[in-house]
Amino acid sequence: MNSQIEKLYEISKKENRLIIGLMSGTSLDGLDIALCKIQGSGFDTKLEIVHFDTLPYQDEFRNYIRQIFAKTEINQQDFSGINPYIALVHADLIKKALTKWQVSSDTIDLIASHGQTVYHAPQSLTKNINLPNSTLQIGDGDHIAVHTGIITLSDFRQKHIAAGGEGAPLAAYGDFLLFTDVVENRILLNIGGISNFTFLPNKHTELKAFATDLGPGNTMMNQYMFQHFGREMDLDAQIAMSGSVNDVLLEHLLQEEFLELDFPKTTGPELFNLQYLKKKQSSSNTQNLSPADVMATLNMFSASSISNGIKYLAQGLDNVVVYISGGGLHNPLLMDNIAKALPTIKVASIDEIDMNPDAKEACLFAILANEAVAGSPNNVSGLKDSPAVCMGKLSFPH
Ligand SMILES: Nc1ncnc2c1ncn2[C@@H]1O[C@H](COP(=O)(O)OP(=O)(O)OP(=O)(O)O)[C@@H](O)[C@H]1O
Ligand SMILES: CC(=O)N[C@H]1[C@@H]2OC[C@@H](O2)[C@@H](O)[C@@H]1O[C@H](C)C(=O)O
Repeated sequence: MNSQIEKLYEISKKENRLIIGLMSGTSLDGLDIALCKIQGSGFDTKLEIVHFDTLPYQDEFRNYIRQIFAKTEINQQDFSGINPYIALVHADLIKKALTKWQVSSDTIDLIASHGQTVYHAPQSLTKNINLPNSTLQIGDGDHIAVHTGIITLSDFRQKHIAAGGEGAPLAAYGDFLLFTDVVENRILLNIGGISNFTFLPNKHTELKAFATDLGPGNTMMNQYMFQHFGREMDLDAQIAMSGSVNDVLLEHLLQEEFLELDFPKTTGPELFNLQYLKKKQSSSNTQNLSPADVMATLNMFSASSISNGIKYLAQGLDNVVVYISGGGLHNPLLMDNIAKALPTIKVASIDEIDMNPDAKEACLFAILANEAVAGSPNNVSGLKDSPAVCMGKLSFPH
């Protein structure tokens, strides 16, 4: 037997696995690296975060990604090179993290690499029925495996699409296994570039768990901050807090077909971007707003699209608690706007149920890898609108 297959077989039989989960999101701040100790599989899964860090990207990295991210026209030669380039940067960051934590790479069982999303194209967005749903994450898994010496699973989203999904959100799988509760009807809201939630009905109802995107999270605010202030984000909402919401622009921003579609649905910065803002400013005749007022309005736009989705889901349900993760949790105005729009629903950080809000997405990919080697599609057959599959492609170091 190939020794790598034998090693994988041994890993699949272990009581505990050490898995590095990686997430590189749309905000391009850095690579989230979660070293997880995972016991069991399915509903018996127990996850402990042994170490977590976000290691920052350099400007060169950000610039390469910006050349291609969510763009319909790109330079193919550069694109071809950026795929292994990302993987090499990620492998280097993993090695740096292991050195910092004083952990030997020999002790790590698997890497679960999300890669960098460069384009998300469900048919609902492209309106092209001749081409299937598609999504593209790059940062080649073979390069990561060879350069770290660790068996790597990557490119998780393709199986989801092959089996009938849109390739996102995948959070449902890990959320379902880790956080389903006996009494609470939980909404696990993640506010990254795009906002999405997983609905986890309590174990006694007939309802089924599912996940969906909601609309913009931080992405439009970040893009506007970069264009008008040369900054990566509106740190602590300082700019948005100095402006006022323009109700006419807000109303126009909220007029979008995607926001009216039934759950589940997925989207990306391919739709929610500065061109979208420009179009809405022009239709609402609000081109002359100050940048601070635009930021206040964008902040409220994200909060409204999130709270509208939650209100729609929560109607008629008791004991609903929203647990928030992702960078949006650190934006005080966004949190305030969401809480004010949901006066009758308990809203808390996911910290309250023992998960680090910044590490959650990276951990969820570690769970997917764990299921791929030691679980079964049956473990996730209770999810609504998500195919019961194990995901991730395998790369051996040699
Ligand atoms: N102190 C802060 N003040 C305001 N916004 C913040 C703060 N800290 C983080 N954010 C926002 O959170 C973003 C990072 O969030 P996160 O890391 O969850 O996104 P991501 O992983 O890139 O996105 P995605 O989930 O879409 O892949 C930042 O770009 C910023 O917009
Ligand atoms: C295509 C893609 O990368 N989608 C991301 C993005 O970031 C948030 C939202 O849009 C979500 O659909 C997804 O990520 C999370 C981890 C998911 O799949 O659940």
